[in-house]
Amino acid sequence: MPNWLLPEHIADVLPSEARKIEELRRLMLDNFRLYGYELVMPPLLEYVESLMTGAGQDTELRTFKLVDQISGRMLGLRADMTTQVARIDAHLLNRATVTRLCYAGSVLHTRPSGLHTTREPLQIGAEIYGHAGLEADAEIQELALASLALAGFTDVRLDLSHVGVLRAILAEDANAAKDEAALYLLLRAKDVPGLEAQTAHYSPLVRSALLALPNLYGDVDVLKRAREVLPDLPGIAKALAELAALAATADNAAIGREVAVDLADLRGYQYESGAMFAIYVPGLPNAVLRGGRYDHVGEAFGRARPATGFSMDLRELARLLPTAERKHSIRAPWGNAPELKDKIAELRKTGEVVIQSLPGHSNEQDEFECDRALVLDDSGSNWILKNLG
Ligand SMILES: N[C@@H](Cc1c[nH]c[nH+]1)C(=O)O
Repeated sequence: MPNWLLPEHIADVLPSEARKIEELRRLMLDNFRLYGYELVMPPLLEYVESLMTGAGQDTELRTFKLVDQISGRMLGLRADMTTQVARIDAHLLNRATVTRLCYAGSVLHTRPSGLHTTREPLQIGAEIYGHAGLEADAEIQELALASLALAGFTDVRLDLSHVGVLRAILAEDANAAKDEAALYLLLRAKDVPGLEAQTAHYSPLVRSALLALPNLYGDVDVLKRAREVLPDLPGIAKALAELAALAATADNAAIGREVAVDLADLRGYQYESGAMFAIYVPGLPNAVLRGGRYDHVGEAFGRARPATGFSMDLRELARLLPTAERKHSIRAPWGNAPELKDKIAELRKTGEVVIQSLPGHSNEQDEFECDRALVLDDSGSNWILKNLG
């Protein structure tokens, strides 16, 4: 086996793709800043216990582990930056008021989440800490949609869900509560036969509610149907009311945005505590962006803070965008003459790409198309631009 082979689901990013990803990253971080989100950069590597704090079983399974040669302790490579940012809010910033934070960086997954998915997503996201009301969730959803729109994705579907529904159902039956992890998996796979088998010994009320969840998806009218078929529990009523309010805020038919509800969509890292959402774009079965409320993660770090946010993978997003057009650029000869150097510097200052041909080479570039050349005029003393036909 050649020793330069990369592991499965790990890849180099080549010039034009890398450029697309980087442009998206800048666009989005600049936009987050316009909403007042401050950039943080958590480390790639932490003690494994700290990475697992407040996170669910999914995170545990997804985290690569290695031994620290300095402390002898187990380290983990981050699989999700959200809990790291929650730690920063809870401990390092220690602010009593609202804090808005954003981030962008590579995360690593032990296994890919889909057939063609990378194990090294470039995660970008934004989080609000310190506000328990739905206004924060609405702002996060608006920012998520605006970020995708900026990247060129306007034809999107926003799916809403709420962990409060499942939690309220499970609280009615101790046996069901014990099986929470297994139920999560069955629900997110919409595995009805599996659910039927799993719920056979639960109380009839809990069993019928759990079996109803996989069918509760569709447009916003699902909320009405959910009120009819789910048990009349305060936790469920509260969750459905929150979803109705968020759906009303997000609904904007004028820009072609579709809002849907899927009460069994509980994918994620299992730290969510309230309303959750996922955004889908045409041509991709998996959500391109996920988010939601996770009020208990800060608590696990010793400081309870309401929290809500979203994140997405820039590599996946960039893959969906058309290849960027090649940038027009200028070819210049090699040389140290001050007039040539000055002319090149002057052009670069105006944003032009100027590529000096090294002696004996022609340029082969993926990203740049040299449509002009810097040449000496007839007098032999002035550098001028000549169009290349
Ligand atoms: N980090 C979560 C999404 C999220 C961000 N903030 C809250 N939830 C994910 O990747 O699924």
